[in-house]
Amino acid sequence: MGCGACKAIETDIVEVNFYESYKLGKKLGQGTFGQVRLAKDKANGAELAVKIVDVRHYDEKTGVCTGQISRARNKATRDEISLWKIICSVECSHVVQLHRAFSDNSLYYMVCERCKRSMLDMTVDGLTEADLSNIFKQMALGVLHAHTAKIVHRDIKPDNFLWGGPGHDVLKLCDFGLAAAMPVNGKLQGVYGTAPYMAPEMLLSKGYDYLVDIWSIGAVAFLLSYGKFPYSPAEQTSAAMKDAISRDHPSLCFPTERAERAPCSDQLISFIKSSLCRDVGHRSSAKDLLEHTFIVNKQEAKADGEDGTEAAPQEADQDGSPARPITMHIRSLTDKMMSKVSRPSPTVQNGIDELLQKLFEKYGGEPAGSNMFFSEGDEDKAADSDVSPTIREADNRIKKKNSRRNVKHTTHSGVLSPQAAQALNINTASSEEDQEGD
Ligand SMILES: Nc1ncnc2c1ncn2[C@@H]1O[C@H](COP(=O)(O)OP(=O)(O)OP(=O)(O)O)[C@@H](O)[C@H]1O
Repeated sequence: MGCGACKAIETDIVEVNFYESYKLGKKLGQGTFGQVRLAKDKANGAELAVKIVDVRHYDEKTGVCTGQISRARNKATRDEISLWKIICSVECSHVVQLHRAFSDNSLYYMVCERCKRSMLDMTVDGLTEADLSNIFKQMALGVLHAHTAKIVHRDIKPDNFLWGGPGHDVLKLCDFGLAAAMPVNGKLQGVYGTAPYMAPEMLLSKGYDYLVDIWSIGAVAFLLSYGKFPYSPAEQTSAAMKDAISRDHPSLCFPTERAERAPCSDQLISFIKSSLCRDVGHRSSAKDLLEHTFIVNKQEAKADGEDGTEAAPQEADQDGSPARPITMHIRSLTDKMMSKVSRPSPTVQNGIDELLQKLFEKYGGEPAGSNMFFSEGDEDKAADSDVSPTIREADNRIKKKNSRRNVKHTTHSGVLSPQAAQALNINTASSEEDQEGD
């Protein structure tokens, strides 16, 4: 099963086979039940990305694909597409644009705008407050766009913002897999997302709305500013984190110094406090965040060529060792908090690769054994010669890091090779409950 021609999942999106219109390229990233690959539009050569989600059921114990369709994942994927489509019905440069979607019963294909790096890969050490203000502004713009479409994202975290656009300097919101439409009456229920960024009202089963996304923006702002999560329970597990957020224990406090020992302005502290506000009635909206003095003043100062902020000093630690690069520290914190079920499973990835190869041979018009995955090759190098030294520096860092991690096909972080996943003893079983994404 699973080798039928791709049908349009929404009649107004597309009517033809995915392989008729696109050529599949190298892997850019992977998720729990899917992967993201380069895709080339055969009509005009445009380079895009395609998010492929496997909706087949994998046996929990053996990890073997049973060939059945997981009804829960099938529904969740259809919901993701329809909400993403609603969000993209009005264009916004701070949201990854969905172009078309296909389904062949086993796999869904979401053809979208291609981005370059994830947020943390581009976030270099020694950020000034103007840099932080720029990042938070772009995050708030993406989230405001979703909220204007009456959709709550529910999984705001650094991994779900990608740098894209012609200069790779526009931050774009992606992954609407846990998003929900806000009901006309009443509140949303249920626990979704990733523990360190979850809002207290969600965990306390009080019913919640758009403001859970604002809390999560605050948690990201806290992480980038201070180099730690707002709540840091002794045990760094998802359960301990949820417990600390629910009980406000150990309670939330706002340091006056940023990570790397740079001073933290009152405006920055006020910005973080206005989003990480436990009292929902006093928490800012996305629009309020965009009007906050930390966003407005820092951006105005930057436009005037006097961003008024200092680069964070690279001081030595008390024992004389060099300060630990803050982004490396943040990445290791976020990796630790990734629960086992949300890590990419090698079994699922192999299952998808095998099926893609079969489909390529059947519909791509190529003989068996041909290499289906094109890569950017020199095209990308040429494009990269236009980018700034900071971006090139970030790329080199990512390549180095990936070669250490044995990641062959990506310049994005948060991606584990099958070998790395096995080394970490990752559960390859999959279950219907995986939909929570926590
Ligand atoms: N449009 C894109 N352009 C380039 N790379 C992308 C794009 N979208 C996603 N990626 C890469 O693929 C990875 C997985 O994407 P995404 O988070 O959407 O998948 P997912 O299956 O929903 O993941 P998860 O199961 O972890 O939620 C991202 O972390 C990113 O590195």
